[in-house]
Amino acid sequence: MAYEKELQVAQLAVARAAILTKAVFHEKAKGTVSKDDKSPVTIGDFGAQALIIAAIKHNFPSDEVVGEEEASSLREQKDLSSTIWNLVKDVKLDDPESDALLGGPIRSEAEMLDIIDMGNSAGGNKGRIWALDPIDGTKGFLRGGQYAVCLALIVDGDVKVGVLGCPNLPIDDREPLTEDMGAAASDAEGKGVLFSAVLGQGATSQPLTRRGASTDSTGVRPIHVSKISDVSEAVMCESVEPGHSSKGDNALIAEKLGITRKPVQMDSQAKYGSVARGAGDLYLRLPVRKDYIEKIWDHAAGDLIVREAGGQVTDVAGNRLNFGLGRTLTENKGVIAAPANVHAQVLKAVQEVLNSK
Ligand SMILES: Nc1ncnc2c1ncn2[C@@H]1O[C@H](COP(=O)(O)OS(=O)(=O)O)[C@@H](OP(=O)(O)O)[C@H]1O
Ligand SMILES: [Mg+2]
Repeated sequence: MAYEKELQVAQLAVARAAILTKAVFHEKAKGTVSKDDKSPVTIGDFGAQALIIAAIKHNFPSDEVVGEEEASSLREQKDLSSTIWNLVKDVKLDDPESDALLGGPIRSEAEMLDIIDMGNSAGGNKGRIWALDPIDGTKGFLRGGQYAVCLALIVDGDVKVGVLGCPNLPIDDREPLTEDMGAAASDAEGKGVLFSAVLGQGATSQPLTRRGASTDSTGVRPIHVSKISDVSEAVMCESVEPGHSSKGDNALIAEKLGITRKPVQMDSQAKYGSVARGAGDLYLRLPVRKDYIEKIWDHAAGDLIVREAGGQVTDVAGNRLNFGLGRTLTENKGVIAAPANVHAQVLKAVQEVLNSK
């Protein structure tokens, strides 16, 4: 099957990076990482980016990476850099065979910094380019709520493989979303899901942990968007941060569509995963600031996973997201993800609300 190895590498790399992010969160909880509230994000972001790029470059040396982070600031903060290195050097998957597939450990702190800087591709519509968000939903991560480790392979401008590791979402696809989904999630059993898709091959979910190249594939389930026919019954997912997506517009659109349920707020591409598995029905992200341009790493994996699960993803003009224009989605404003059968109806309501402003 096409992109089999890419999918396997992406899944294992995301799973390994998610282990690091969880370790950082637990260190933070113990107070050993830093008293500075922001540093757990920095540590997790840089560490996860290093681990994932190392795995990509080991398996596909000539591929490029568009990564959210670059290491120049880190090179000047020796203490932070060595804290990250101390975590990164010890992170392993349960299964040695899978670790070996990812290329074994990074050899030194200096090499780690160089690897982080390999995420500097300009993007574009030629060749093989991975889009990486090591910790998407940084605010959710800090809170112990929803965040995602996101990786997608874009070939000649088209997303071919997408993987989302969501450590704080329930494993069970049928578990309904709750209003406090975005608040601190317990780290209890039953949490941590990996969403994956390959273009033309459908979308799946599986537990994020206890998996490896040598284990069988039990736990891998095909996922589908909800079978909603009456859009007034929809559960809408939206950002937590009011600055990232317009809550006021969402409320007006919901009213127009007759939706009475309160929206579920959660950070990160966990929203795309939730729509893809039918736990939520719609994801609306309407621009707050006209000048904000969305980043490809915030959408590439989620876009493919929702589409392969039977959904449609467009901007507010009804156009597909264009991942072939560089590091940002320069031609798109806003995002509407919905089951294919109701997408046009939702888009119409979105446009009516935006045009009436
Ligand atoms: N002004 C504005 N408008 C839209 N989007 C923005 C804006 N500013 C930032 N970002 C990006 O939003 C990413 C997080 O989006 P979420 O939907 O997860 O956010 S949240 O629930 O609103 O926090 C977030 O990703 P992370 O930085 O990885 O968390 C940013 O890339
Ligand atoms: Mg992000």
